[in-house]
Amino acid sequence: MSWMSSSPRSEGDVKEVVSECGCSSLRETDNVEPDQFPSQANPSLSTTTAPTRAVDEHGILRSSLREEEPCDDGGVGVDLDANLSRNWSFSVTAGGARNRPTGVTGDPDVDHHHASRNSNWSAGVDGYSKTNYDGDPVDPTDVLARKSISLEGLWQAEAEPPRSFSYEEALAPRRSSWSVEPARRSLERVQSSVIEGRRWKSRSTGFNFLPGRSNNETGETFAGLEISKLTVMPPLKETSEITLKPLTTLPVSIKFCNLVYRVSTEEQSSSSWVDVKSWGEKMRRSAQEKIILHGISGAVCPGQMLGILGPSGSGKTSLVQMLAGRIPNYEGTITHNDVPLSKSMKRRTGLVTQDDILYPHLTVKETLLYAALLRLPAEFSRQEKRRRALDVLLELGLDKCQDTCVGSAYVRGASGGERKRVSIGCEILTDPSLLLLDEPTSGLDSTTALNIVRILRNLAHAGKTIISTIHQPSSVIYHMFDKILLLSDGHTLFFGRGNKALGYFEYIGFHPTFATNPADFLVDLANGVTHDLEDLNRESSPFVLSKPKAEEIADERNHIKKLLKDAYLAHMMQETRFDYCDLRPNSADRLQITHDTVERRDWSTSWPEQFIILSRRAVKERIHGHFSAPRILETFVVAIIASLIWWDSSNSIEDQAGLLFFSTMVWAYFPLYCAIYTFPLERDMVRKERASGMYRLSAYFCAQSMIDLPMELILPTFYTILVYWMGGLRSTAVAFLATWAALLFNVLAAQGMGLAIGAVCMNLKKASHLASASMLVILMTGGFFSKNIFSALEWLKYISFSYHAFKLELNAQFREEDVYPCKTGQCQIADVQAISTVGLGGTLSSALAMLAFLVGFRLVAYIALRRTKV
Ligand SMILES: Nc1ncnc2c1ncn2[C@@H]1O[C@H](COP(=O)(O)OP(=O)(O)OP(=O)(O)O)[C@@H](O)[C@H]1O
Repeated sequence: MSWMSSSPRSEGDVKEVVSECGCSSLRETDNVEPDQFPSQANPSLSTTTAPTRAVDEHGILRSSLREEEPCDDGGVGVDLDANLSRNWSFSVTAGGARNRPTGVTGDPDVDHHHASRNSNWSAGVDGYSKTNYDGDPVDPTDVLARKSISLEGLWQAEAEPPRSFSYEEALAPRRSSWSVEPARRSLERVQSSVIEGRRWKSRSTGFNFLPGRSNNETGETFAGLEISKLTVMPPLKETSEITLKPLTTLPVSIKFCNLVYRVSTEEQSSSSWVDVKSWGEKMRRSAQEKIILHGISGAVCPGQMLGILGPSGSGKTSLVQMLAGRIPNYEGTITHNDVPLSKSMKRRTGLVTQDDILYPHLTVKETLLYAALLRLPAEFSRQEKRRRALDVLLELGLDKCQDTCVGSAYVRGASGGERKRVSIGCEILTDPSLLLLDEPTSGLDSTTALNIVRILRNLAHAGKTIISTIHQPSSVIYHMFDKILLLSDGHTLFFGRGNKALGYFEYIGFHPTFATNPADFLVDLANGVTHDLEDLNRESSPFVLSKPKAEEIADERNHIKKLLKDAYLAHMMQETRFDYCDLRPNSADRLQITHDTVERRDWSTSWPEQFIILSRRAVKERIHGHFSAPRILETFVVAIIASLIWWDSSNSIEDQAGLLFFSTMVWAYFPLYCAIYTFPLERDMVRKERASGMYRLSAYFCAQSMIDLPMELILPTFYTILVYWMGGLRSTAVAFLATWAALLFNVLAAQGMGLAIGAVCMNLKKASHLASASMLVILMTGGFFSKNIFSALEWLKYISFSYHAFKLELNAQFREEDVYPCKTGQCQIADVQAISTVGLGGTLSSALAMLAFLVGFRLVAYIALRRTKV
């Protein structure tokens, strides 16, 4: 048998529909008659015709249609379509028991052990690929010696100089990538091999990890024969060709079983540690819980694309968030490669959310660039990261708007479609093993939508696992998905291959009476609406008097939905559960350890790098807020009015003290109110980025705090210069500098307090209430207004940063022994009421207190951020 050939599978039964992932051997126990479900009610929409192959003008073999499940029938074939060849990917697909190489016969499981003892990777390849790409026989020893397989043909076909493509070259860091897809029958065992392989890869020793590596713990060995698909990516070319080069990928199979998601209908969206709920309230709320997802099961394998369809509110977003590990409280199991979601796997998961979470003031290009700098692995040089960002930019057609601000609902910038593409770009930059997208094509025109799904399809071909919710896909897009999950009110109505869906619904009695987009038909069904031209005509006819009432329509729709749910339970549910809910705890434990110890890659970039990149990004993003026209105007107006009111107050000690206290208050109020927004507004962004392991929280926090410092100090400096001289304060450089320094300390302390309040509350409304209350306390205890504070509350002034700032400013202006002319002759300045409350002297202790405030508030903010798990 030629390794290029493959026979399409006979069209399936229910079990095929639900178990095509290669995660079980259900088909062998299959009792359902084949052809029970026709592939499509409407043949014109079918894609199940046999694939035809042709050699194009470049001599490249192309499949006109993707082979239907090449790994499923044990056949060996090339799954190479135009996009793949454009991306220079090459895949050898093998697997199953039927086409075992000569010398390895009998029970497949016995074969594995046999092969593991006696063969290696090249023998495995030899067994499957007896001819190379040009159809010439491959000498097994040649394969073994050169560690190359049949890639020369491809390179020649692409008009590159003939050359041998070695595995070492494929594995060379930064230049190329590879992926291995485990065979159907031993997913978990081969997964171990793949993980081992990563260790070997770092030593650039090639693919030795694949065959015959023994597991030290169990003594079990893994056979090269178990590999069902090998994808080798050539080195990145230096041309400007717009192609996304997939990076190193760990193939990820995701299984989800009986997922149930309950929410309390009164649950608040914000979570912070100041939310204290009484037990009684909690109990009341639990009585009002709502079930969003009712036992959803399924699985998706590497190389596959699952489309989640359903009407609005059917639970698509909830499911995607859950699969991405963003919803912690659910019932059921989700496993990635048969182990629960680990930290390292989370980093390999990309999530494109429905709402674009981006920094509005960064340009499109900057957004992608910073994401590339933070997310791409350390093996990439800065230049390569930049290039990758530009590749993505071009691939997504964002070059025209690359210098436009991303924008938001409040900031004018890129269009909604462009923003969505930027969100997708940020995720596909790193080539995640598992990519989840929530309505990536919503708001896009059909061509752009198709383009995006094509990109996703290419990523799937390169070994990624793609799961996407999708709204109103065209029939072309619909057929680009390998599997479809149809949801209705949180229930599954269908799970399986898209081209089997119409057949399935026809089998249970629902079929379109006219040619229609299958996606529309499915979503209508999920809404309880059946397609019947006669009904449609009757409903819209003005001559029909007895139209059904709204309640009758609703009842009918609910009835249809119930029928569909029951049909799913009767025909599909059992198989799905059997297939995807098989969690083997022992192996899972073992692999969990492997994931967390061997495979963990902590951070793509070092802490200092993260700090620098985040600082730069923060400057670009926040400079607009700090130096916005209203803020500058506000400062200018306050400074001018204050200068005029306290114009040349050198004759009045009380006035001078008043001016100083007023300045302290102004520069506590402004920074405090600006800072309370920092963390609540960025919470979603930070949560998203941290979930994908972009940076440490400490690096983010330090960058935010450090960047704010100089920016927060410019406007107060401007204010001090204006007010100090116009107000007639002490005209020496030392006094000016000391007053200025005290005011800056005050600003930084107030800013720290604002950050802490924002981080503790994580809710703008609560934060602004708390900030107002705090400001009032600071005002009262600042020492200017009341001389005799109630003794039990006297300590309050010591924890008021304004008290210390005011004291420092007074000390900059006056000395304890200073006197001024009064009615009785010479009076002590320290006895003036506005000064005596605070007193002169104690400069050092006040300076230290300010320093403690400055650091302490930031520490509180950091701890609060950690506690709220942003
Ligand atoms: N935290 C929550 N509290 C209350 N109801 C919720 C919560 N989360 C989701 N829901 C409800 O669950 C249902 C499913 O929501 P979900 O966002 O998953 O739907 P969807 O299919 O993605 O909808 P759309 O296509 O409109 O985005 C909706 O009715 C929604 O109101």
